[in-house]
Amino acid sequence: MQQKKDSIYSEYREKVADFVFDKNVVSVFDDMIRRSVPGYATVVAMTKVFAEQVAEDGAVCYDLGCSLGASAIAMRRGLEHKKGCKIIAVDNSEAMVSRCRHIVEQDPSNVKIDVRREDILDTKIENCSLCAVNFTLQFLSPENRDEIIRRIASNTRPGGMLLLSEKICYEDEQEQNFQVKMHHKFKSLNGYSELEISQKRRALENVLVPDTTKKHFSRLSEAGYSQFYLWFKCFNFISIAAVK
Ligand SMILES: C[S@@+](CC[C@H](N)C(=O)[O-])C[C@H]1O[C@@H](n2cnc3c(N)ncnc32)[C@H](O)[C@@H]1O
Ligand SMILES: O=C(O)C(=O)C[C@]1(C(=O)O)C=C[C@@H](O)C=C1
Repeated sequence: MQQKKDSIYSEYREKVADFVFDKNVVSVFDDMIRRSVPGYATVVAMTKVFAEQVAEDGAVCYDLGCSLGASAIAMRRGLEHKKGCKIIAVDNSEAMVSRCRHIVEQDPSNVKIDVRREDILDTKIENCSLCAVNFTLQFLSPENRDEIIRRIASNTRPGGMLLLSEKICYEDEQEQNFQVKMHHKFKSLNGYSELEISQKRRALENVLVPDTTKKHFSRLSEAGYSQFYLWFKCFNFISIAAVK
């Protein structure tokens, strides 16, 4: 994916507005997420492995909060040797969806990806074998998180899987400070200035509200997942595989 370098927060701003997935963010999104989320490329690439493992012929899979379709495309790679599978990829940002459709069209495959502009709170989940929710639940208001996870779980086939990747926070203040410091160091070594890091942090403050790993586990358990495993972790970012 050929994209512009992210310099959105490089100039000093008197007032930093709340972060939104608008045209400007979409135009640099691939570069932004790779330089901001430690392990992003690994988490996305492994979607193929999980898809190959859990999906059978005719499987219906979901990528909720698909952005530019990176997870859906990795998922597609794991479904290519099965028959009649399809992926439903959902995002509520018009700018994301229109670029995502273009990217998906450029990716030849026999696995259909249906890209929908929709709020994931309105997405009908049916007969789900694999659902990826990568770095998206964190943007939903806390009261909607239980509901969406419950809905995914109750419409997932026995043995089906949810891949949930998130930025997290820690109950222990010392650990919270340590992990955030390491995350900021990671961003700084990826070329972001102190100004960029602090302005983006302010922009995300009221928009991205992380949960603890414990909270994610209790939500998954209450939703009806029988197994949930922390399969990836780097600083304050995790990915969980939850099996129904
Ligand atoms: C950090 S990005 C996700 C990255 C993507 N999953 C990937 O692996 O590249 C979060 C995405 O969630 C979308 N989003 C946030 N809230 C949403 C909602 N309620 N319904 C649908 N999409 C939503 C945003 O538009 C954005 O594209
Ligand atoms: O830059 C940060 O600090 C982040 O939290 C990264 C993060 C995310 O986790 O979704 C935030 C917004 C953009 O979508 C890309 C990445």
